[in-house]
Amino acid sequence: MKKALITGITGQDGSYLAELLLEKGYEVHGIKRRSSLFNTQRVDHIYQSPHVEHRNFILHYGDLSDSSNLTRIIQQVQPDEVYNLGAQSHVAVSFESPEYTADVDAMGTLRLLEAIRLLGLEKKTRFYQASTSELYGLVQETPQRETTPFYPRSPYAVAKLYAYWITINYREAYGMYTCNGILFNHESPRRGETFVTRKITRGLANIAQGLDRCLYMGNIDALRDWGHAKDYVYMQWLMLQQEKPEDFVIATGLQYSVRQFIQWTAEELGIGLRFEGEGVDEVAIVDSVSGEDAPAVKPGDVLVRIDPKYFRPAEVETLLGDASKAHAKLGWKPQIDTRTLCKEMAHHDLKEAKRQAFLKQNGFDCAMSSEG
Ligand SMILES: C[C@H]1O[C@H](OP(=O)(O)OP(=O)(O)OC[C@H]2O[C@@H](n3cnc4c(=O)[nH]c(N)nc43)[C@H](O)[C@@H]2O)[C@@H](O)[C@@H](O)C1=O
Repeated sequence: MKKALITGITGQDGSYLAELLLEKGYEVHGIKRRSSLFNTQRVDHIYQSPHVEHRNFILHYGDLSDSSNLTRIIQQVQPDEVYNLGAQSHVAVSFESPEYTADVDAMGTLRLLEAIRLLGLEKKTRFYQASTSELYGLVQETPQRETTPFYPRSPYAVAKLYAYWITINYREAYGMYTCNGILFNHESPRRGETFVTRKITRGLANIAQGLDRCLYMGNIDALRDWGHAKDYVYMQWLMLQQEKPEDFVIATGLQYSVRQFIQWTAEELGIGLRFEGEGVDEVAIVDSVSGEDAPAVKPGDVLVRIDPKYFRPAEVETLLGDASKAHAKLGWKPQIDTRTLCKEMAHHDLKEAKRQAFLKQNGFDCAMSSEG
């Protein structure tokens, strides 16, 4: 039975990857940060109590900022595969906590690689690094592929640039099987609430159900290549099953604006929207309402406004990936397109908003937030 260790197992990708590896018969170990609150909602359905015999899903307390703890966990688990998905992954937050971001995202990667090496596991343990399209930042070529020069635009991207190169360095210096998946944005109903797609689906579903009035957004002109996280974690696994370690771009090859994602989400809720005005004065106004999913919305309502507090000090305006290497060498192609992804997310969040609205009508108070 193969053993995998996943950092960031409580996150979107970690939870999908854990499901995939369990299906494939792995013993899955995950590292989760200690917190006074439970933060395991995304893996609760696969959780096994420590008292179950022959467990194949095991969580360890740990932190990418603590090398002694990482070394101890790796020594104990002796993993065949390590997936480094843990990170401070919010680009806007990285401008507010640049040092923490560097420590976890850059140094955390080094700590893991060094632990594998010092424990003498460099021939046994394969290593996947969650690299990112944010490395391309101020894009030097379109579409972006494995050979496109990087130009990071945030403390997050700069930290991930270090992680990208240290992963390659350990491959070249020590002959370790290490690789980078350069993943473009990937989303799902499990996406964190402060990333733009989820903020939109959750925000508009809440408005539709009368739990909120208006959604405040940043730069809605930004263009992204959005895929489904489920498709992308399969590729993470595939990258570690090859003869030779290599780096791959993972993307859909299509890009859309944040504004388009708002429009699609509204459509799913039966709301026709039109955008008016420019820059910080742009608003989205309700044109029509159909169906029964948006009882709290009427024509003329302003559903979306711009709040400059969500602008980033340096923005990544456009990202578009070319995953033809992954297609040619690994036969990988995304199965779920962006429009279908949006539909799944919108209906997931609508269901939750309906549940919250029901609770509210019946006297239970619920706090909603669309910060992010
Ligand atoms: C691949 C990459 O993918 C993600 O990074 P991201 O692209 O920054 O993701 P996001 O969903 O926060 O923003 C997407 C775009 O949307 C714009 N935008 C407008 N208005 C709001 C807004 O109100 N909130 C947010 N969050 N973004 C907004 C924002 O300015 C940006 O242009 C992370 O997983 C990262 O870890 C990663 O590696």
